[in-house]
Amino acid sequence: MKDYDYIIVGGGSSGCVAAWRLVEEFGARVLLLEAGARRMSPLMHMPAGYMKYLGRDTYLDMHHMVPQPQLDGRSTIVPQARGLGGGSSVNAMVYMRGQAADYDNWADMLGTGHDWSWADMLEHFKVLENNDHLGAPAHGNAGPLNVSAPFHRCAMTDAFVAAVQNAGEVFTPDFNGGRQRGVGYMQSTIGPDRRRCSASDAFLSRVLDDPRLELRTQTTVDRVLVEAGRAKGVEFRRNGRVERLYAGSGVILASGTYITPKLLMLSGIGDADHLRSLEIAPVCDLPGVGRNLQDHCEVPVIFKSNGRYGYFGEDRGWRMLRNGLQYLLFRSGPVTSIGVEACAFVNPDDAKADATLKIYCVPTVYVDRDISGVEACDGLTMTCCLLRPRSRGKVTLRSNRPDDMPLIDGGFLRDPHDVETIIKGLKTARSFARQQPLTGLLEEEIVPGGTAADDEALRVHAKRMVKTNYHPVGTCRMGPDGDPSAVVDPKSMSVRGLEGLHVIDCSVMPTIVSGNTNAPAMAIAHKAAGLIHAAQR
Ligand SMILES: Cc1cc2nc3c(=O)[nH]c(=O)nc-3n(C[C@H](O)[C@H](O)[C@H](O)COP(=O)(O)OP(=O)(O)OC[C@H]3O[C@@H](n4cnc5c(N)ncnc54)[C@H](O)[C@@H]3O)c2cc1C
Repeated sequence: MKDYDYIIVGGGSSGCVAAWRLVEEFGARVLLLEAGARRMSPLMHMPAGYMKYLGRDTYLDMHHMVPQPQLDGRSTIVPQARGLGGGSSVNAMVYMRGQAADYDNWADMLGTGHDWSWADMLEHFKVLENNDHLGAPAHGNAGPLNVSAPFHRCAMTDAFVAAVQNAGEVFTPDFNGGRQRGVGYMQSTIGPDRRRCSASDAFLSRVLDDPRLELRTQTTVDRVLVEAGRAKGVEFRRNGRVERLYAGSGVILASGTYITPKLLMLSGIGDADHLRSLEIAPVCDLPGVGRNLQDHCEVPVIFKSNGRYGYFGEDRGWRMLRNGLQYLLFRSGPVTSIGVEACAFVNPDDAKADATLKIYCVPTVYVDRDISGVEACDGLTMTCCLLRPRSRGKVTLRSNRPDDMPLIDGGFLRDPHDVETIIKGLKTARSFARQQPLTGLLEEEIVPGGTAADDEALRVHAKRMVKTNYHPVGTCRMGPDGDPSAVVDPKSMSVRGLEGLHVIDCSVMPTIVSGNTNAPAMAIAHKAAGLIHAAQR
């Protein structure tokens, strides 16, 4: 048997960062187990390439939510990455940290003083980052993670940015300095070589040849092995064989917001009644496991344009060949774009306050897979995304069989306040479309369409079209001592009530941040690796 200090379950955004830090900085011996493949198609390394796979299950597990009564029974798809690098290898590469207040609220909630505050987390963001155009005090320029300004912008994006300013919002040159209000261009995790910079590219690649790291891909962990209140190792499947491996210092779960609670529950850690109902013997009664699911959900307003200003059709026929060739020869053109280059952070209730909504500018027609009847054409989709939804969902087990996907109740728009905020967002997006220069490019609103004039029609539209922005968090949330629904101790990242078992992925967020979740996942993992190492000494 080999000697490992830690077994990390999941080689995604958080798992890659933790493996790198534990091995390189702390000299730990780490086994990293990843369910997906080590390599992905060359297309996935090109910034625009991920779009080809967004609707397929090649690198994504397509979870279907349980039918949502508040959405008239809709069962929307909530994908999760499968493959080395996890979400960072399949995502849209937007680099967005969130608002300072998100993290300061965590510090207040957790009662940890400075720890988990914006000032504290900023140091972790910075040390990971290699920003190509911004520096101190908010950015780092010497870290492994390449972060860049857009290399290519289409005419529709620039028109959106100008129109939103004409509507009264300020231009914001950097959304990552703690305040997001205003309109501007988004940064993304793309390198100077115009290739995706995943957590695997940035971090794991640095220790792949280190003998202290062992990586096993296409290896699916089924449960954590707990003996006398301590996690000793994991049981996993590889090539159809069930095996067990053990680690001296602990097991670290980084398998994402949907699968980390699933693994805990399959291991007997969770709500004891739920576990018993599925004939799983409870090891640790932790009712918070799988609760507190939060996600950024979004609803579109779509306009047809009067010309070719965006990306519709750029991925087909001779245009695709031209764009591909331009990318391969010159590393320029539409393939260097992630397809969504700008956004506006707005607050329809208050012209000055921090944003409550993010409105993305997607310069084409973009709806979820389960929506039919929307004409694909040259156009603009403005998706209104709730930054701090009040609705909560949950993850539970479907059965005690590891092969079964968990039951995901996303709860989108369950809280009436979320519906009302989205309606205000839709009206705000429409007001942007009435501003020059955007209005000069747009022909007609095709979704929901001019007939959806009043709040009730927008409410119906929101329920029909709401989809994930791919940012699930919170199902193993950190919480202070004495909080009965807390799952993870914010001082050591230990699962409460057990020794040697840690969680470090997006599931630990107590509340969702106002930014996209890849950058926070990596910063959390960097901090978590330090806390876990410190707790060992
Ligand atoms: C389509 C899509 C687009 C997105 N776009 C953006 C964006 O533009 N910007 C942004 O900031 N965020 C984006 N996100 C979200 C972001 O990528 C995730 O929040 C982040 O990657 C989550 O990190 P994580 O470590 O918590 O989980 P993940 O990165 O999902 O890692 C979990 C890993 O665990 C592995 N795993 C799961 N089960 C097991 C098991 N049983 N055994 C072993 N391994 C297992 C998975 O294969 C995966 O590699 C997007 C996500 C998706 C899916």
